[in-house]
Amino acid sequence: MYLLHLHLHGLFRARNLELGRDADTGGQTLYVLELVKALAGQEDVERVEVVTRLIEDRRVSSDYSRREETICPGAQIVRLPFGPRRYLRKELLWPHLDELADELVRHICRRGRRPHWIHAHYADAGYVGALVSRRLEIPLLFTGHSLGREKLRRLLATGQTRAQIEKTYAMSLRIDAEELALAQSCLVVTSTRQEATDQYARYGRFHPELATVIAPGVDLERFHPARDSDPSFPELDDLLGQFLRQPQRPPILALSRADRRKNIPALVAAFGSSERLRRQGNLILLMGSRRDIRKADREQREVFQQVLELVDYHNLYGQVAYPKQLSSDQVPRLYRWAAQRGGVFVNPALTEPFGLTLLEAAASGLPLVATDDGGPRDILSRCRNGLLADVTNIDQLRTAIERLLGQPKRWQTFAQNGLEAVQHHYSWVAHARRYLSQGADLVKDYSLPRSALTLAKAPGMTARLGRRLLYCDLDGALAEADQDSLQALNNRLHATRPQTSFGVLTGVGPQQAKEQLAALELPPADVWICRNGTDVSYGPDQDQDLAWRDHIREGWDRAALENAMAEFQDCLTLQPPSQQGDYKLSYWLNGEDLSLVAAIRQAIREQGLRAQVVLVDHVFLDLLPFAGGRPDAIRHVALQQGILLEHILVAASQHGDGEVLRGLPLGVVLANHDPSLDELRQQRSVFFARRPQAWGILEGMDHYRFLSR
Ligand SMILES: O=c1ccn([C@@H]2O[C@H](COP(=O)(O)OP(=O)(O)O[C@H]3O[C@H](CO)[C@@H](O)[C@H](O)[C@H]3O)[C@@H](O)[C@H]2O)c(=O)[nH]1
Ligand SMILES: O=P(O)(O)OC[C@H]1O[C@](O)(CO)[C@@H](O)[C@@H]1O
Repeated sequence: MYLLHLHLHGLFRARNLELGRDADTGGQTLYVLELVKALAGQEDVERVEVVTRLIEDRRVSSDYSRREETICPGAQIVRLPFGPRRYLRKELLWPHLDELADELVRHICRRGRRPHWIHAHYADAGYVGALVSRRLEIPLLFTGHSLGREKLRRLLATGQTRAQIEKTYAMSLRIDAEELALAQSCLVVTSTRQEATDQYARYGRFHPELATVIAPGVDLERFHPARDSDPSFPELDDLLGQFLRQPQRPPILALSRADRRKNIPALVAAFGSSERLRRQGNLILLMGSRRDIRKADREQREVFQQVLELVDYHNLYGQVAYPKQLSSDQVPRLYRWAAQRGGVFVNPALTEPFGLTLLEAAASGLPLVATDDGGPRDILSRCRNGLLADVTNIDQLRTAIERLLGQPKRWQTFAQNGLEAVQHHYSWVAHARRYLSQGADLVKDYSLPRSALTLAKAPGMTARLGRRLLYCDLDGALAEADQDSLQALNNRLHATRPQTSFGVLTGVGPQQAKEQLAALELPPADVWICRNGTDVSYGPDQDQDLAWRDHIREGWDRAALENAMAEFQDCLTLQPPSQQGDYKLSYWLNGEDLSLVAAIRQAIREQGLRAQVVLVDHVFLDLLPFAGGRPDAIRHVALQQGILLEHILVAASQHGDGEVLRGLPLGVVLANHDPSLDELRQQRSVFFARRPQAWGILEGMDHYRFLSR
């Protein structure tokens, strides 16, 4: 089997992960690396790839700029470039993900074979995985690791406003991406039942029957109790001794990224307000690795500031340690150091989707107190190695820790339970076996892809297009164009036929498009992408692309969609039959209202209907198949005809055309464009022409030296 995993953010390499270095390099990074190593060790897996982002940035190791890196025999990291090369935090990757989807299709085509499935990890990979899955007809697996709706819920509960959360975390983009990934996935892999029943259940596109619970593992070679009777930890004694007056006291240990969701200040407040804990123990906080707090991300700075303020307020000096960093080798030793001193591990997160650190503590013989929100509920019910607490209640958190510290019998029982549980329930090899058997069933059921992946013509394909392709929309680019510009455009195209082909992108049907083009005295198009992407045909006879029709029809239920739209009849007017299509249900919006569009999307999601909602020119509202939009149609034609996306130039001017300007194709925005397109000025491969309509197209062709590509 050939498996492809998508893990896009943070710093990912084969060895010596920099866990905790920033908010994006943590549990998911470790989970993906351990999963892929375990899969590569399975006999029927010949190749596993982890596709991640190519980073060239002096601020991080050059390891992340290597295009390929072997993890172990059969497992490889493939780094693809998308967006700028410098290291970006995950919230800034959204504008560049369409480019990655195009690069990934190219990577798979170069390999010449589809992976058995793509497994996307987190919302960003879920977005890319969904696009590539439907474009190449490859099954998609999805694991959210941390879900936007959960994070939104808990951050709102702490009093943050939706606007603040949106600004910091691009939360609506993330949640839309998670819904898209869930709509496209045929299997959702979660770590606990609680995730499926409570966390994913908040998503309209989630179907519980598509979820499978496969507990992650923990590397028992790295995480284990102290092996000799009285091990010494000189390096930790030195490191922590500089903070602690009595380093032998039982430590209360927290270990997480310095992220608001991890709620570390609450633990400091609980410790500081407990006369008993302050008398008996020390507080040890490992909050990622840092060099200079002043240069850390804003969120990390806020966390550190709150911690330091609380340490000072409670005057915890001499009994709290917050080392700047620990190497990946020292982390397992820190758990053992804490266990040897009869300590307690605490996970105070506002919500913890799963919690790999709980397994690490259990494997080290360290009892724990964990948040009762999220995966820890399932973990503790299995491991029986600690206590749950409502971490939004400082007294409850404090009491739970007090009940564990200084209770040697209970401590010993929990330590022993944890050690036994991880041996039996949390192994990556067991995970890999169960994962493959679930996946194999899925692939067996998956209807084998119809469109040929190779770049040869699909069956029934008669057209043969040139090596470069210009797409114009009829309305914005040509309809009002003056005769000279149309003549000039026509001459330019004519002079470079047949290498240059001409395509039409329009919302109307093929017949109407043909008439409009003839009225402009332009030659028939070589390719017609009509009805907003749901109808593709070729040449003057408009030979329909039947492979495209077959590709988009899956799951389309026009009647059910019309019923669902009935509740919006006061604000929608059905367009006339001439504007409708087999796979296009079109309305006029009575007055642009984006909250209405969001409500329509929500209604379609809640009724489990498989359609995308596209608003063009502020009033034309189209319901289309998921796979049927213009971006996918453009890529379908390119793939079938063997045209590089960089040899495609798309002219755009209307509201709603942003979707055809994303990714690798070249874009030219005409001077007569809708103001909504101004937000694309920073986007790569989008050129803003100074002249309108056909003159602007000619400008775009010159700007890109299009005819010499
Ligand atoms: O300074 C640090 C901080 C963390 N870690 C390691 O980073 C990982 C953190 O994993 P986890 O505790 O699971 O938290 P997250 O980083 O938030 O991971 C996300 O993804 C994980 C895998 O799906 C889930 O278990 C979590 O709930 C989810 O929040 C663990 O191996 C830690 O040992 C370090 O090595 N050093
Ligand atoms: O807190 P958030 O925004 O949900 O992100 C969780 C982060 O933790 C990680 O585990 C770090 O690897 C990733 O899942 C993600 O970058």
